[in-house]
Amino acid sequence: MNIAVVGTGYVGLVTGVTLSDIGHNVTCIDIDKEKVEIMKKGTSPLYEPGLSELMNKNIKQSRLFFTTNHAEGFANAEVIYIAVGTPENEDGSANLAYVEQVAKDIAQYVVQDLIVVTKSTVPVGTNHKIKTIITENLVNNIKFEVVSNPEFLKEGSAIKDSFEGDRIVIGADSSEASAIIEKINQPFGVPVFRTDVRSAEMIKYASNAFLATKISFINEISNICDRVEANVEDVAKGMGMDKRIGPDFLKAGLGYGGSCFPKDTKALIQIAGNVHYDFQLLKGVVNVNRKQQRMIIEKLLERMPDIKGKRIAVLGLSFKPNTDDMREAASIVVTNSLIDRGAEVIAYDPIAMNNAKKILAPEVEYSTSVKGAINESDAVLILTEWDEIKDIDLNFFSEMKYPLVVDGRNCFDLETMREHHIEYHSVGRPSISCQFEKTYA
Ligand SMILES: NC(=O)c1ccc[n+]([C@@H]2O[C@H](COP(=O)([O-])OP(=O)(O)OC[C@H]3O[C@@H](n4cnc5c(N)ncnc54)[C@H](O)[C@@H]3O)[C@@H](O)[C@H]2O)c1
Ligand SMILES: O=c1ccn([C@@H]2O[C@H](COP(=O)(O)OP(=O)(O)O[C@H]3O[C@H](CO)[C@@H](O)[C@H](O)[C@H]3O)[C@@H](O)[C@H]2O)c(=O)[nH]1
Repeated sequence: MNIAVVGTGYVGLVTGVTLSDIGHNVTCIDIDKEKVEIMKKGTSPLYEPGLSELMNKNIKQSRLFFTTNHAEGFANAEVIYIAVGTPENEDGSANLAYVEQVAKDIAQYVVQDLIVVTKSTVPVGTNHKIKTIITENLVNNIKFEVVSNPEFLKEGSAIKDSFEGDRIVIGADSSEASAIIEKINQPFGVPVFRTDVRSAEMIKYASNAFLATKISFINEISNICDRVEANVEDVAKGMGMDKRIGPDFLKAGLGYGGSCFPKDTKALIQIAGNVHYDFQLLKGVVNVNRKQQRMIIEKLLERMPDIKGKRIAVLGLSFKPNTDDMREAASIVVTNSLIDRGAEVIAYDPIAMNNAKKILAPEVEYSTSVKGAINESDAVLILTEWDEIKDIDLNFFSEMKYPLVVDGRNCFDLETMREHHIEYHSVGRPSISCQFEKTYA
């Protein structure tokens, strides 16, 4: 099939690269000239394990192309995927400006019958709106169908998720269009679930909201564990052994960040509100998450009530490991709060520091190594569970004047920290107290 993919963020680029890898001819279109130039050379503009290799392979085999020109990209397209952003409006609703612009671009430039597939996460009813926009603006006399095909990939494991996903959801009003999209995806070997357009749109929001609910739930349990001296990791393990609950997404920590859960939970609250339904449970999930990101500061202040002038090392800045994405990362809230309280912040991340520099407060200093960040710091905060941080030489902590580590991601074994004489506070697990009996005030 000849396919065009509009938008080359995570979703568009991974969609384009993987569709070309299973044998389709794919042209990826983006309005960002600089990005397109980089991609033409086979370089991924985002950090994603395995993506550059797969890009290069398919560029070399002349199955994958990049352009800024919609007319050129659409010239032979039998299917066009929409994969542009749907960011958050100020009121939490999804901003559909980019999607609507692509619908207008399609109406203007398509020259043959085709299927339009929406990969972007869009509120229920948007695909019908896309159909209306294209119909009202069509320049050439062609026939088209619109199909919803929400994306479920996770950043950091996007390629694996494409080839080993749990399901591909295809929502269509036309069974013919649905069958064509199923056939396109067949080589992935992932189970396909076919439904109507509105249900497919809802499946995406409901899935993200449910996963976010699991995370906020276990975070609430972890806060209770802290107070009753239970261990949330064992609690999650014991819960997850029940097949009805399942072990995934029960990792307590600093709450969820990233480009999807924060905006999609708020958008679903808006979608419900638009039909006069008060989604109380999801509002609770969002509020719990907001509080959870600040929990690490509270734990630090319990041991070090005055952090003014103190040097605090912050390890891990991206919203989760294996990505350089800083969108809605806990590090934004945490470093701002440290700086507001007059602390000096020395930060380290294996991959995300360039992106962090564009987003975090200018007062944040950066170290080129974990050791450099810890060196001479008064306390260490851990915000992202990168392997490099989990594998740290614990003597780096022991060598601090008073080794105080507050870990928002439970990176270390309690017994090992005790053996190394490190004062260690983590999430929903008993604290390892300080051998020096020191108060840091
Ligand atoms: N990031 C994820 O992990 C993920 C996973 C599943 C679903 N989603 C959803 O997929 C959508 C895309 O997310 P993302 O993070 O990949 O997006 P992004 O915002 O990172 O990138 C969007 C890209 O689209 C380009 N663009 C905007 N308007 C354009 C136009 N008219 N023509 C061509 N290009 C245009 C931008 O230049 C940008 O490169 C969102 O709706 C998101 O909610 C994202
Ligand atoms: O048990 C867990 C699992 C995740 N998280 C946090 O939740 C956030 C999101 O993590 P993850 O879901 O792995 O990353 P995303 O790349 O944002 O992927 C989510 O959002 C995408 C965009 O919609 C969906 O496609 C994916 O299915 C969905 O998992 C991160 O801050 C994680 O630290 C936890 O705190 N505990």
